[in-house]
Amino acid sequence: MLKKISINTLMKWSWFLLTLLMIIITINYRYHVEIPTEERAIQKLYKRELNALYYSLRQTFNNLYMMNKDYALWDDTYAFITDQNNEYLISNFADQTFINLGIDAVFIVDLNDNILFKKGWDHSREKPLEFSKLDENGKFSSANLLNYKNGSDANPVGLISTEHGAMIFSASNITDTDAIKKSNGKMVFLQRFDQNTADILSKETQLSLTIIPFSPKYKHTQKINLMLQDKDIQSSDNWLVEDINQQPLFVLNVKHQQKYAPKILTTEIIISILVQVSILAFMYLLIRQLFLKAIKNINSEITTMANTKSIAPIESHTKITEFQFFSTEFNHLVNTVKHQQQQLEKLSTTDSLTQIPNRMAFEQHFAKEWAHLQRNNTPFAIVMCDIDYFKKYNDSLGHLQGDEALKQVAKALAMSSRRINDIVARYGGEEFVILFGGIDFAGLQMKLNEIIESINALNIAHPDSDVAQHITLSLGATLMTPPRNIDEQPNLIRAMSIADNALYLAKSKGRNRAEIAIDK
Ligand SMILES: Nc1nc2c(ncn2[C@@H]2O[C@H](COP(=O)(O)OP(=O)(O)OP(=O)(O)O)[C@@H](O)[C@H]2O)c(=O)[nH]1
Repeated sequence: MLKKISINTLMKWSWFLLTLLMIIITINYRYHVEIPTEERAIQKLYKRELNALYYSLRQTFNNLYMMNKDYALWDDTYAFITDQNNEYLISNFADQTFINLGIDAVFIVDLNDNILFKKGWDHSREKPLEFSKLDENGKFSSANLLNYKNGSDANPVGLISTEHGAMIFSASNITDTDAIKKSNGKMVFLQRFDQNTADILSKETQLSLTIIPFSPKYKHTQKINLMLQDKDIQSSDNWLVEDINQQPLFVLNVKHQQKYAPKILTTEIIISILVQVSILAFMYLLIRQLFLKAIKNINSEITTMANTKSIAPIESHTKITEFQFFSTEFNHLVNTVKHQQQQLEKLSTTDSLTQIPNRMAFEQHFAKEWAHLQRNNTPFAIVMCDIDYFKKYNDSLGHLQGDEALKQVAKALAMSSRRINDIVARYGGEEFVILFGGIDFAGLQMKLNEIIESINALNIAHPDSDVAQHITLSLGATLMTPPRNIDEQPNLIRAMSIADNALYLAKSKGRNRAEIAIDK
């Protein structure tokens, strides 16, 4: 069972849960949809960059290979192996040749691996460079490279380790220009592969490439394999580069320019969440303003009605149609109840036979008038009226005729009080009571005479009266002035009792007359 809960609390919870839900959905969408898409795009870009590196590297190797092959497939070179003509060397391997070709060393080797010519060039110092490690007493030390694939025609190209660092190595079979004759030696070109080479490759590929010397800690680094990328490529990767004999040479650090680490909370996501939270907050405030305020106002009006025990139409306005409908229907109900209340009040304070106020209405009126009379210290009179020998009238003419007579007398008495604060009421049976406010003794006498005359003037035949042949009235009045002490309560019983005594006196003096008793 739910505890009691206010709409406001319910709305606050709804707002909180909606906000939470919206944040969860946004972050989930980012995590499961956006980030994987971005990651796929960046992987594609990385792969493209690595492919570019592969082609640039191939191009670098290929350039050396092409130059090397060009020199190896040449009649002059072929002839040099047999005649070792010095002129061939002077004209083809001067210092300038190394500078022009961008190579660092040349070896010419015969079929027995004897070095017929070797020359290295230090480009930075601009002087010859020794390659003693490759020369083992006149024989090419890495002979296995020259007999690559068991002396086939293959021209090995790759990287080797030298005392001057890693170098690209290309060894081509020497033969005639038309490549018809059998090879009689090998032409070897070497070209440094150092940070400068990496920098040139960097420019071509947009990658940042750094050569790191090999050390045992890189033993388990992946071997460079730029074409087969099925693993996730990191924004910075280390590749182990091996020489042509599959010995570790150096580590190539490849950094992709676009560093990308997808974040869950980007500025856009934060802005989007803030916008959504603001929209929800706005909706909450709007509903609160329209809906909750309307409920609160109606609730407060109904509570006031319950506390004051009086119903009234709902006055607060609302823009919500259902509440408007509720207010309209409620107000209809209030009007009906009020009308019924008025009817009831009228019924309870009106004498059903004569349609003039009854005794209760007289007592309520007197209580209200008392304050007014007391405030102004105004004298007032209470007059008791009694139809003479009415029992006999009923007995001789019947009850219905008696009712008719009562109605006529009531009407005539009602005419006697013309002031708004005066009241004529049926006190019970054939007795009536009148309150005259602001009246003096002479005025009262005049009023009483007028009443007697007006009843006589009705000339309602009374066959059994001892006073006259028509209906007559006996009147007993008292003239009073309210006490000055405003705290003193009205004493209607006392006033009535004095008036009643006066009435008794009037009757005893022969009826159809009035007597006034002054309250001392
Ligand atoms: N027709 C009719 N008669 C009523 C009504 N109320 C009271 N009466 C009658 O009024 C009569 C009053 O009688 P009494 O109290 O003896 O007074 P009375 O006959 O007028 O005698 P006095 O007052 O001494 O002159 C009774 O017979 C009541 O039945 C009424 O509403 N209709």
